[in-house]
Amino acid sequence: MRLAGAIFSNVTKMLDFYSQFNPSPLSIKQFIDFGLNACERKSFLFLRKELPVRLANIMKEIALLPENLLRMPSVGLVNQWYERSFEEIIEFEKKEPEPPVLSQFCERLVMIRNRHADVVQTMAQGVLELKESHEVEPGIENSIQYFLDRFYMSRISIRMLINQHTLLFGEQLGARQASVNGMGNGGRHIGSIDPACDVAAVVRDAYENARFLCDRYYLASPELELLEDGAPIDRPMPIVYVPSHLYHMLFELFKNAMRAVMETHENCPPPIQVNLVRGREDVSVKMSDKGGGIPRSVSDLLFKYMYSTAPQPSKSDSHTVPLAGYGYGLPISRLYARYFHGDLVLMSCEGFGTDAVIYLKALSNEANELLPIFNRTSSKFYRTTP
Ligand SMILES: O=C(O)CCCOc1c(F)cc(-c2c(C(=O)NCc3ccc(C(=O)O)cc3)noc2-c2cc(Cl)c(O)cc2O)cc1F
Repeated sequence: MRLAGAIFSNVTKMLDFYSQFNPSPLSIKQFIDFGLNACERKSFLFLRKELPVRLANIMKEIALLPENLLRMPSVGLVNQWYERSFEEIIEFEKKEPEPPVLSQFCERLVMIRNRHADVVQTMAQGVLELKESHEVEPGIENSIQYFLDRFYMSRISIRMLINQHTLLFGEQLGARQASVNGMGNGGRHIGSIDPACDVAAVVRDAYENARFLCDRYYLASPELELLEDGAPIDRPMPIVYVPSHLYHMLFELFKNAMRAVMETHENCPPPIQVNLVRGREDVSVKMSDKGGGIPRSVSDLLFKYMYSTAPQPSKSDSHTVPLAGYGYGLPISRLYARYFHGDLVLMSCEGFGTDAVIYLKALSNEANELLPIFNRTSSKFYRTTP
């Protein structure tokens, strides 16, 4: 057999092997407990199996995609990135967990993370190519929605594992001692997790950044009213969470709320209210605006990848780009909320305004990763969707 053929069949065999295993979900508590006395060797031994398992599971689903989506050039490109990254990680399968191999592994993870940086936009481009090819069969929208939710959730989980390992053991300036003696970031982050993440501070941060864009585009912006249990907040609200995930969700919701408010109020825009509530099970972050709201038929569409895939507004003059513009911001923000068993829900009252609620798990041992698992059921979904 020619070398290329041999390599191909070997990768296929390895894909079949690793896709037999189910991904192993970790809880935020497990990430924290491991990170408090982190051992690079144990992390390496776990990841050199778990990363190929998670990659293989989602690659099997990519292979099941409707033919005409799989044929799109951008989807082919993403597939190549996944195949390449899968091959690069299984090279470590038989290597001894000694220092030179450990640092090579870390470098390899950084390369893989960089290779996959534009996967979201590239897949969106693939959906656009499909829409423009006019080969969208009925029912394909459901398959695409089902697949992309699982595909982007898988990607969030793989990047979480890579970030934890490279932040705890990577060679970034000061990273090593930062994780050992708790220096950097006020001495408490465990990789990308902050055991005392102040929700109020992240809300203010996301608000200020969205407000900057709003002021630049509308020359005005709504005020923020930040409450806890309905009363003005006067203390932090610490939770164990990944600040960058929480920020991503809040920034997206603030952009949408500001756009609705500014589009319906020439002057004196009503404030956006954010109410934080810590229950026994849930921490709830409710963002309420008086931006006129949307009909139920439209609010469902906002989470649809096919609906929100449209040619990007010209980025020529950034001042002309609308505040929110057909990104995948909302569906991906909901995936970040669901990733650790939370949720993001929209409740709009057409003619008045919109409430958006981010639910987070109050207890870190209940904040388990929610991982897509490739199995007969999911594969059936692709064949029999009406
Ligand atoms: O950039 C992205 O990825 C997201 C792009 C998304 O862009 C949107 C956007 F920012 C805001 C709105 C919007 C409107 C609106 O626009 N109301 C006016 C209209 C009334 C009727 C109809 C209709 O019948 O079709 C349409 C709009 N009202 O409330 C919201 C609203 C939406 C969300 Cl998700 C939120 O968290 C807060 C909100 O206040 C709609 C968007 F679509």
